[in-house]
Amino acid sequence: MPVFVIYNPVCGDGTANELFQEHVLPLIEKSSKVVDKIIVTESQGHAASALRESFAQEDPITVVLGAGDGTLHEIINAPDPKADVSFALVPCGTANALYSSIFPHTGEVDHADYKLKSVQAFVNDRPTIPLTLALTDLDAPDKPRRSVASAVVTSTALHASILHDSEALRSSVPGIERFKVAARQNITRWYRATVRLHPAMNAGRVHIYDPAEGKFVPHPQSTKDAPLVLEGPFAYFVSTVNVDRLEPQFRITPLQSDFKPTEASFDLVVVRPFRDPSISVDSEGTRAAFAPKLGSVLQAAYRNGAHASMRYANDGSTVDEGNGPTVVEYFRCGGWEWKPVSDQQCV
Ligand SMILES: Nc1ncnc2c1ncn2[C@@H]1O[C@H](COP(=O)(O)OP(=O)(O)OP(=O)(O)O)[C@@H](O)[C@H]1O
Repeated sequence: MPVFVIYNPVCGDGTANELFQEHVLPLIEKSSKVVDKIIVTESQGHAASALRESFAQEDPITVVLGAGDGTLHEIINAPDPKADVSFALVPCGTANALYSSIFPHTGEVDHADYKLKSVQAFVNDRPTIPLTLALTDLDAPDKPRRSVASAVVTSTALHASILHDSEALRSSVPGIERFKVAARQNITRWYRATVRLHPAMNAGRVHIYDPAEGKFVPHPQSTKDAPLVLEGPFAYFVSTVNVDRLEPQFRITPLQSDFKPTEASFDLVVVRPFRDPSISVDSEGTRAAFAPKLGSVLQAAYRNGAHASMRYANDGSTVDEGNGPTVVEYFRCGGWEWKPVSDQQCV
């Protein structure tokens, strides 16, 4: 099977070249595997365009990929649905969500030993793990309709704003700190939309995590015949496939690994401010009052995904126990539709 080595020399802390020369390539050379081509990416989109030539071949290929989730995303969206690609991942990006979900680690993640786990598995012919791909149709006014495949995350609301704004901070705020800066810039925004959730194929109904039971249960309003409708405003809306975390310690969808899905489905984490018993109107004041509560949800995700069980007390404060409404609605579903109110994505 042809083997391509691709790495992005500028992603993460910019050390991919050193890591490949000193560790990755020597490890492959010592094995029975033969590298057919080495591609050092020169610009955005280069990894996908370089591989597209090889997609013309019918053979399956292996890509040893030294990059982050962004370059992986570009390759997955290189247009050839027949392509049969296996990856050996080397986590060189900033967040490395997929790698750190497959190889969770609470200690130092900058060690070469830790970064070589997937390549070790490849050279030792260990079995591959199939990935679930989420397909999103984007249909915005005045823009051509398009489809995007994702192997990690699809989001709207705060998380999408963080990804958008953190790109501009890439050079000024290195590392995962830039996601925190972008979060602070956007945390008082709410988003108006109507959401429809569809069940996974075999589940029949949309499921929701019940912290009292400690498991997913069918959502009481979900039926086999109609989607489950959620009205906004929304503060947070993140769905993942394959991953239980978006950074090494940020376990935003912890049930992806605690209760592994048995079929292709999304884990969806939603925060709707009107579930807070102390909030009933959308105003500048209530958004400011809600921001620290959303902040505490994100902090709890760093505490091994503790946000999945957070609840409101009667006064609207957030607590780890009790029987008030859950702060987060944690769904497992087969698909979702996000329809912005009045064609405005953000309010
Ligand atoms: N030589 C290059 N110069 C500039 N940008 C590049 C180059 N090579 C690749 N890129 C682009 O860099 C972007 C970010 O890359 P990547 O996802 O690998 O790392 P990251 O964003 O640091 O990590 P993560 O996605 O894990 O947060 C991608 O859009 C990719 O196309």
